[in-house]
Amino acid sequence: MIYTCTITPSIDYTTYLPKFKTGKLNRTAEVHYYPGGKGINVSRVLNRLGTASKALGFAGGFTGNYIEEFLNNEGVSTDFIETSGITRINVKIKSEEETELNGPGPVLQEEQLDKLAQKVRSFETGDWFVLAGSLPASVPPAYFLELAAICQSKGVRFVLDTSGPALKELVGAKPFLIKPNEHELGELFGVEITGKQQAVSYASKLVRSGIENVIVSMGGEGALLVTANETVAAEAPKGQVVNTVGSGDSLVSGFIASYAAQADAVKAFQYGVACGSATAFRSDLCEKQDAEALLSQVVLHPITEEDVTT
Ligand SMILES: Nc1ncnc2c1ncn2[C@@H]1O[C@H](COP(=O)(O)OP(=O)(O)O)[C@@H](O)[C@H]1O
Ligand SMILES: O=P(O)(O)OC[C@H]1O[C@](O)(COP(=O)(O)O)[C@@H](O)[C@@H]1O
Repeated sequence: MIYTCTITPSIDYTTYLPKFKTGKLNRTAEVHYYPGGKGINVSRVLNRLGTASKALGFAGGFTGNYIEEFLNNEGVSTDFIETSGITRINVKIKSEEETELNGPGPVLQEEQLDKLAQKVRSFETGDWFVLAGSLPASVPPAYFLELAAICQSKGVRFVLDTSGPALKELVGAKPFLIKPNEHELGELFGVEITGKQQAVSYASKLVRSGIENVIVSMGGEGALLVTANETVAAEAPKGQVVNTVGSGDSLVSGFIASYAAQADAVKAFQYGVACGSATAFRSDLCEKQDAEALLSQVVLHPITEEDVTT
């Protein structure tokens, strides 16, 4: 089974308006209330790709109920631990630019964290654990390192898609896959990444440290895959961008769905990039047919060591 885990879910209140003026009253005609948070998006896309998963994490209040109901109606199986606080609402304003306002994560009690650890202990060899999204600073990194260690000891593939200090702490757990975007990769090393060659050289450092697959996503510029055997750049398909929220999560989903079926990292990467772009070209997350229609436009370019050192 593929388990996704969203410690900090959200409802993504997504609104479209031609011009957004800060400090003024803006009236909008189109709003959507999508369940969000990175692990939840991964589960939603996996479901659309025909791959079963179970969404774990913490949810509470009327927003938590909405998220659970929405996911179940879509056919996504959930097993959230209830919080007393209300799950956050993240605001996504789609205008000439994309503006996002993400709320804080939940305050979690020790017994709630124990419940999640208990679920992780019940995983079986061959399962996946996708820990995605922001991790509250109030939960010590040692807790997540322990979850990663449980996965490792059981032969469960650990996928990590987070940012900031949590990413720094958890890369040491040698996940099977991480997918920072170029800013998150730069943040991890305390540098600003300004091009593909630089991104490859930092991603290679992570692979040398023991991470099996490092994907660096670069929005409309595509993405890079670095493994111990291969380094590949993918061009992103061109199209009319509608809403890029969830594109990174869709890339992760496409990779996992394909890798779980064929165990081929390069093919999985290509499929993932197609899913990421298919999501960028629509309001909600991609459907399987959107991604498959774009697959041939995801052109791959192998990168050699010389390309990086010159
Ligand atoms: N403007 C765009 N045009 C085409 N594809 C895009 C665009 N923005 C994102 N994507 C696709 O989604 C993937 C992930 O996007 P990115 O913005 O890098 O992730 P994140 O949302 O995690 O920051 C990219 O690798 C690409 O395939
Ligand atoms: O947990 P964070 O870092 O605040 O991010 C949560 C947000 O990220 C998303 O999961 C989208 O992520 P990506 O655009 O990186 O794929 C939204 O649904 C959600 O509002």
